[in-house]
Amino acid sequence: MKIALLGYGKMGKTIEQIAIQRGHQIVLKVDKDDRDYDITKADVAIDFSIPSVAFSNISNCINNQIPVISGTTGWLEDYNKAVTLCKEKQGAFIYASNFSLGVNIFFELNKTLARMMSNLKQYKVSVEEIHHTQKLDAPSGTAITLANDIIKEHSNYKEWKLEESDKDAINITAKRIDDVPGTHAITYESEVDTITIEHVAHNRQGFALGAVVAAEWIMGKTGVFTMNDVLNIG
Ligand SMILES: NC(=O)c1ccc[n+]([C@@H]2O[C@H](COP(=O)([O-])OP(=O)(O)OC[C@H]3O[C@@H](n4cnc5c(N)ncnc54)[C@H](O)[C@@H]3O)[C@@H](O)[C@H]2O)c1
Ligand SMILES: O=C(O)C1=N[C@H](C(=O)O)CCC1
Repeated sequence: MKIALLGYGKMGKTIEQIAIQRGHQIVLKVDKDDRDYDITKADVAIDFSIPSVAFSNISNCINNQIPVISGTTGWLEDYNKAVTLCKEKQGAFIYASNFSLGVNIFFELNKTLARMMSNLKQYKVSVEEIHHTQKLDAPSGTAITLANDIIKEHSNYKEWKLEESDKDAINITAKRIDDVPGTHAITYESEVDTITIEHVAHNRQGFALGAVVAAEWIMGKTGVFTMNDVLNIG
């Protein structure tokens, strides 16, 4: 495949390595100062940029009939607009807050655990995420997915809050430490015990491999998809 990288930072560079190992070609690398590029040179685009430009990068791909995979977090207020545009133009689009296989398994564990805990009112749930200090958004996209999935499955919670102690909400704590690639933990706490499930990324390879696999999978398809479609889980 001929791949366009929209965002050539930490993730763009890791994706480049993995894409080449899997026999693909990088035909375009777009970063902050690049303006007049021709996206139609690519078969597929992979966007790992910054929150303020993700929607315009994605729209440009859809408007030019280029399938697009986006892992950029912190732009979800425009997600429904991207879905509508994709349907109108019969494009192909996947957004995932986390492309790693391990986290997508963790998402399923989180939903199952939330269903099991739903009637056990003595436990209070919380979410913690830890990332490197360069991260622009908080809470992480992955923490938002985890909290929203708990809300869908658990009868006690209707909303999440960042860095607040609210007994009726899922409290999310976001920590920023050195070079941490991404750690997420869900904790249920009662007076007598604590249950924690945790995912720890050791590096960015898992995120990057998932994004390349999603790009391979989307070729020849039209529609709006998720990583559950790609991995056939959930
Ligand atoms: N979904 C996942 O699995 C996953 C995994 C890791 C990171 N992320 C997300 O991906 C994004 C990128 O992460 P990163 O660690 O590579 O960040 P990074 O800061 O290393 O890279 C972002 C790059 O985007 C560039 N950029 C700025 N304006 C741009 C524009 N107009 N067009 C294209 N590029 C532009 C920046 O110059 C930078 O090089 C973040 O939102 C992060 O949260 C998601
Ligand atoms: O490094 C980042 O930034 C990450 N962002 C994603 C998120 O916000 O959940 C995924 C993990 C790494």
